[in-house]
Formats: sequence, structure tokens, C-alpha cells
Amino acid sequence: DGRVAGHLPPEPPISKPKHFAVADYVIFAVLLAASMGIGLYHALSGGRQRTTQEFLMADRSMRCLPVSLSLIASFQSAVAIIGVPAEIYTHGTQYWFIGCAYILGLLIPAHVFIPVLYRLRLSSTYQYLEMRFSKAVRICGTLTFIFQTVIYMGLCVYTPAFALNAVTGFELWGAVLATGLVCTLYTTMGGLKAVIWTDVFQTVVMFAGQLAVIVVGVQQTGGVSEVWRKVREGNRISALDLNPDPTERHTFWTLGVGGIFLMLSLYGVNQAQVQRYLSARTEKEAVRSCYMVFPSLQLALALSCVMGLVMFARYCGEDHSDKLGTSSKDAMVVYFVMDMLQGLPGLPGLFIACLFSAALSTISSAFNSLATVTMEDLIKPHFPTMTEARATLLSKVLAMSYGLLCLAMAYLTHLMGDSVLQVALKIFGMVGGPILGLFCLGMFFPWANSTGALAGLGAGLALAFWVGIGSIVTRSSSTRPLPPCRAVLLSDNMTTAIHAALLNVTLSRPSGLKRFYSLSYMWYSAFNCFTVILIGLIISFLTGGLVLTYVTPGTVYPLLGKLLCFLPEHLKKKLCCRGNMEFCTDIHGLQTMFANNPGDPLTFLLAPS
Ligand SMILES: O=C(O)CCCC[C@@H]1SC[C@@H]2NC(=O)N[C@@H]21
Ligand code: NA
Repeated sequence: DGRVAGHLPPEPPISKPKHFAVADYVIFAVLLAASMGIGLYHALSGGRQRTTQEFLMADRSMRCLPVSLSLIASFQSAVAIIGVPAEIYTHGTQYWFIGCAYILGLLIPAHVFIPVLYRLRLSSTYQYLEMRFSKAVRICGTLTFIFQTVIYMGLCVYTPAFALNAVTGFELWGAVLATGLVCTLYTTMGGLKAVIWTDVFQTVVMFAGQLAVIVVGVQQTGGVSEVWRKVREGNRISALDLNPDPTERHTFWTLGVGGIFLMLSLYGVNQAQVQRYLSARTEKEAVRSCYMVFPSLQLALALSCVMGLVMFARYCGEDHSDKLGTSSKDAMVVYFVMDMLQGLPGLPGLFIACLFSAALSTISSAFNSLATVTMEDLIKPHFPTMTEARATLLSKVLAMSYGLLCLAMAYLTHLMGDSVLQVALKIFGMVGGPILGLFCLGMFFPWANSTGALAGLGAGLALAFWVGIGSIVTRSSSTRPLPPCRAVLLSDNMTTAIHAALLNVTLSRPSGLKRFYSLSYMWYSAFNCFTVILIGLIISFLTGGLVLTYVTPGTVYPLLGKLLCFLPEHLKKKLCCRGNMEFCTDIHGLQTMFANNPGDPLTFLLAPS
């Protein structure tokens, strides 16, 4: 075709996207106004947010559809909208395998965590820790959650503003302030009802914005087949990578298995999600809402991955950081969107609305849950006589102050690394993992006591931060990006020769501590969860033996009984896991058990100290 091998026709020069048209600002303003409207509506309707039951728990009256859309919105923010396409653009579609983690990652919360937590009729999920262990464990759990959420919130506020500013000069702190204030206002006025219904609206806007970018992007890149060809050429379609090496950043194991623990820490025990489950009118509605999350989460994942592929087909993996003034691929995603949508009035505004919807719905969930746990776990226990009016007012003041605090945190997270997706996943792994471990220790190990729980949490967090900070400091978590697709077109045998040469260059395998730091951050949740459980059991054993301490009814899940469900009933009784959720829950029952079968293998474990 007249082309000399190795020379491709030059890519059309990308013109710097223009600033926004009026229509774009109008769409963005409509989003903020609509969110405010929903907040105002819930402030003036229903019980007018006069009680904490309504303000923090939506009167436990919600149906499964809004709850499920709100569950998606909580952990699908601008970080995913921008970070996932950047991930796919740079490293290929390996990340898409995290979708496999959504199956068990939602089934276990639906059938293990929700039944236990719903039947205890909690407001804060950390009340569970006091019922199962002690007040000290509850306080530590709450403080850990607050720490995690404040940092995560900062990241969620900063991401859209930073990316927009890098590409379009969109006023950075003006956007952060506008987002933060609107969000604080409607959350403070309308409580959980407003947060859930604005989440529903914002999730719809989020999907619409991503779809628009994909449709326009495919059309402007020459159609689906052209996109597919370019993506294949640039080998961005990753094959199933079964490499068992835990330091390999993204493989089927780190995403599909490690991702399950990440999902459990978010959809099983995270206050923002548990509060939504508890706001459902019945346990069945709560379980159904958890099931309904699955298709929407897969859709969200697919949209952001396809967006990354279309972006790759457009720019072929080249680096345009010179035009952007920043090397982060996250900013490049916004550049791609503005490049696609410019000249289509209103569409850039739709994408901005999509970005800020994703951010708003996560930030509002975050600091509504912060206000709830601060109120329920840290304040109410010390002021039992506080009147409803004062308690609700205080909750509103808390929501406001957390909103302002997150603006302050915004900048800190920017320093944590270049890929926002990676920073978010690390935060969840480092802090969410140990909290998950604490709940698993309580629910599945009746022998664990509060000393063990505290020691386990402490060890888990210490190890988590050692690995996490270590990986950031030694920058051992960044992986080489795949080559752009404009690599010189080589004849086949030349390519094979080069691959062979590359393969026998043994990559410098990190050893010892360096290898420890290069553990994939997708394993942080699992690794930290198991650390908490292991240390928790050992310390429990050392501080009280495996004597069964009194366990509050309903706080233990008969995991043993369920796993051994194939055993005949009398054997299960011997293994001391009776019926549903009432595992050896009363001293009398314990003594009866001794009396009935003195010789059984477990008795010495249960002998009164
Ligand atoms: O988007 C964010 O704010 C956080 C990044 C994604 C967090 C995890 S990834 C697995 C699960 N699926 C989601 O959509 N969010 C969570
Ligand atoms: Na969101």
C-alpha cells in the first residue's frame, strides 16, 4: 500500500480543547440545583428530619431499588470514572477481571453480613463490635473507619477538580468549593433520605455521561471494528493471567480473589453500605438490594473499561503529557473526553455533570456515614440524656464539619501517588482490610475475646501501613506501561526474535524486604484481614484460652455449622453450633452441653476457667 514498513501516516494533530460553552455550564449548574432540590424536598417533607432515626436511618423505610443504586454510588466516584479508563489505556483490560470478584463479593454480604447486622437493628455497624467484644473495640473500629473515610473523601473531592483543571482550566478550588458546599448543604438538610435519592439521580447521570463519551468516541474513531482492530494491535485485550506471583500487580488471582476481600470490606462491613442495608424496610429488601447491585456494578465496570479502550483506539497509548503539563494518565482521560465532545454543545457539560455526580454521591455518603458513627459511637454513649432535637442538630453540625474537613484532605491525597485508582484501592486495602478482619474475627470465631480483637486490629493496621507506606516510598507498586501501538511495524520473525531476547532477560526480581513492599495492593485487603484474624485468635488463646466467653445472642454466624452442614444433626450439636445464629450464646446452655456430653472432644475447650 505504498507505506514503508515502520512508518504510519501521522496522527491528525490534537487541537487543545476549547473552554466550555454556556450550555456546558448550564448542565453542570442543573446537576447541582437538582441535587439541592432533592435535599430540600426531603428536608421539608416526611418527618422533616426531626429525629435521628429519620436523619441517619431514613426511618428504615427504603425499598430495594433506591438502596441498590445508592449502594453503587457510594464507591463509584470520579476515581473510577477517570482512573479505570486510565488503567485500561496504560495496562490493558486485565483490571476487568475484578468483575469476577463481584460474585462472591456480593453473595457473602447478602447471606452472611446482612442477616447478622440487620437482625441486631444497629444504627452504626460498630455497635456490633461492642455487642460482640467491648466498648474499646467499638471505639477503635469507629476511629479506624473515620480515618479511612476522611482520606478517601479527600481523594474523591480532589480527583474531578484536579483532572478538570489540568485539561480545561476549569477553576480548581471553585469547583471543589461548589461541590463541597452543595453536597454539605443537601446532606445536612435532607439526611440519609436525601443522600439516597440524590445518589439515584447521580448514578443515572453518571451512566449517561459515560455512555455519551463511548458513543461519540467510537463514532469519531472510525466505528466499532476500527476501534477493535486498533485495540487488538496495541494488545490492550489482556488474556487471562494466571500468574500466581503475589507481587504481580494485576492478575486473575489478585483481582478475582484479592478483589473479593476488597468487596467484602466495602459491601459487607463498611458503615456507608451497612447504613443503606439497615435503612431498608425489611431484611429481604436489604438482601434483594445487595443482589441488584451486581448487574449495575458490572455495567459500571464495563462502561469505564470500554471508555479506556476507545481512548486507546484514539491515541494509541501515546503520551500527551507535554500538552497537558502533567504526566498523569488520569488527566489524559479528561483530555480525551474534551477532545471527543468539544463542538457538541452540552455534552462536555454532561460529562462534567457525570464526573461531579460520581463525586457528589460518594462524598455525601461518606460524610453522612461519618456523622452517623460519630453520633452513635462517640457522642450518644456519653450523653444518653441528650434530647432528639439536640442530637439531630449535632448530627447536622457534624455533617457540615466533616464536609469542610474533606476539603482540607483533598490536597493530601494528591501527594499519595499518580494513579487515583491505585491510591483508592490502597486506602481500602490498608484500612478496610483490618476492619473486615475485625468483623470476621467476631462473627466466625466465638472463642475470640476483646483483648485478641484489639491486638489483632493493632497488628493488622501496623502491618498494613508498613507494606503500604513502604510500597509508596520505594515506588515498587508501579508497573511498566504496555508499549504504545505506534511501535514500529516489524516483520513477524523480527518481532519473535525481539520477544525471545526480552524473555531471557531475567527481570531484576526484588528480594527480601523489597519483595515484601512490592506485594500487589490488590492483596492488601486479604493479607490484612488474615493478619487480624490470626493475631486475634492467638492473643485470645493466650489471654483466656479457648473458653467460650459469654457471646451476645445473634453476634456469631455459625460458620462451622454451615460449612459442615452435610454432617448429621447430632454431630453438629457436638460441635457446639446449634441452630441459626445462637452459637452457644448462654452460660446455662453451655453447662447443659457439658452435662449432656462430658466426653466430647470440645468439652475441654469449653471448661469454665
Ligand atoms: O471509584 C472509587 O471511588 C473507588 C475505586 C473503586 C473502588 C472499588 S473497585 C471494586 C468496587 N467496584 C466499584 O465500582 N467500586 C469498588
Ligand atoms: Na459516587
